[in-house]
Amino acid sequence: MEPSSNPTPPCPTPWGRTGRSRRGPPIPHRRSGPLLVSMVTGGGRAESREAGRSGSRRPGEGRRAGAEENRAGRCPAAMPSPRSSPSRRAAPIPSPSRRAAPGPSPSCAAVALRSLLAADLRFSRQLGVCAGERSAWGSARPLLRLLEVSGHGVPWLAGTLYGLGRSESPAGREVLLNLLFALVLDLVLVAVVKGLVRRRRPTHNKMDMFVTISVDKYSFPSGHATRAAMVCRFVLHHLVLAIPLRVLVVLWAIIVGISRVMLGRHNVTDVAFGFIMGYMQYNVVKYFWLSPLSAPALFAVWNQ
Ligand SMILES: CC(C)=CCC/C(C)=C/COP(=O)(O)O
Repeated sequence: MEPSSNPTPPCPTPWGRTGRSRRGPPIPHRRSGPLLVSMVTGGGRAESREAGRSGSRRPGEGRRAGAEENRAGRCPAAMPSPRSSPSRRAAPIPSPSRRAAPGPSPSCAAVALRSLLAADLRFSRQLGVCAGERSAWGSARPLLRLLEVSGHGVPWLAGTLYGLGRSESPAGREVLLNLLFALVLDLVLVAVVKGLVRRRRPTHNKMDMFVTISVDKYSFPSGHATRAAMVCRFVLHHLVLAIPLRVLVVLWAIIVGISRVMLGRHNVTDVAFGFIMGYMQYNVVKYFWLSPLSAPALFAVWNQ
């Protein structure tokens, strides 16, 4: 706990304000854990700031936002040096009614993360040009929705199961069985992370997605991005393809990711993290590769 009389000056906030709340008593707040989670989930300052900018801030929110900035703004990097300006040195010790609310002050990393997320929300909104039929690029929406289906779990699972049923070569069956494992693993891991982080989808998203499960109301990470990255690596490793086709596979994965933001389904960070997560998921698949040697029982059943 930080002593409440500590006159540590505020760290400049990402919005160029010092964030010291001038009016009103400090407002009790959650501790830094939930505060960080609310930053990641988009439910904190970044969104209240957007609300303020669009003129929808409710009475009292300004003061609340100021208090939040106050908490977020202080960090050791902003400690006054002995050569600080006289006006800083002469700063009065806050009276009890103007003291900051007690509690741990977020680190500079938290302030940096918060400003990254604020920029993410702003940038993602700008890129959401196909979020609705009446958006700037609304006429391209049907095409992007087609791309959405191409990276969806249902066609990939259905296609893999169909291939497994039809495959007659043991090598083909092995690859397809591992692809099935990879797709299921991806669904489980994405559901776990979405359920833990619970970041809401962008407010401009129209929830008209093809087949979703309950956690798909959350946006972090993008399941399409994880799947696209993982499938891309899988295909490049296990299918013998001509160079133009390999390039096409990589382009498909990248475009699926970008289309998530353009459709307004995701913020940029959801997709960026999704790509990283999908890329790493392939390492897990490689590590636990199912083969007649590592999983003889499974293959014995299959070969009967
Ligand atoms: C129901 C099945 C089998 C998969 C759900 C696939 C899905 C809807 C993922 C969500 O993707 P984003 O997180 O990119 O929106």
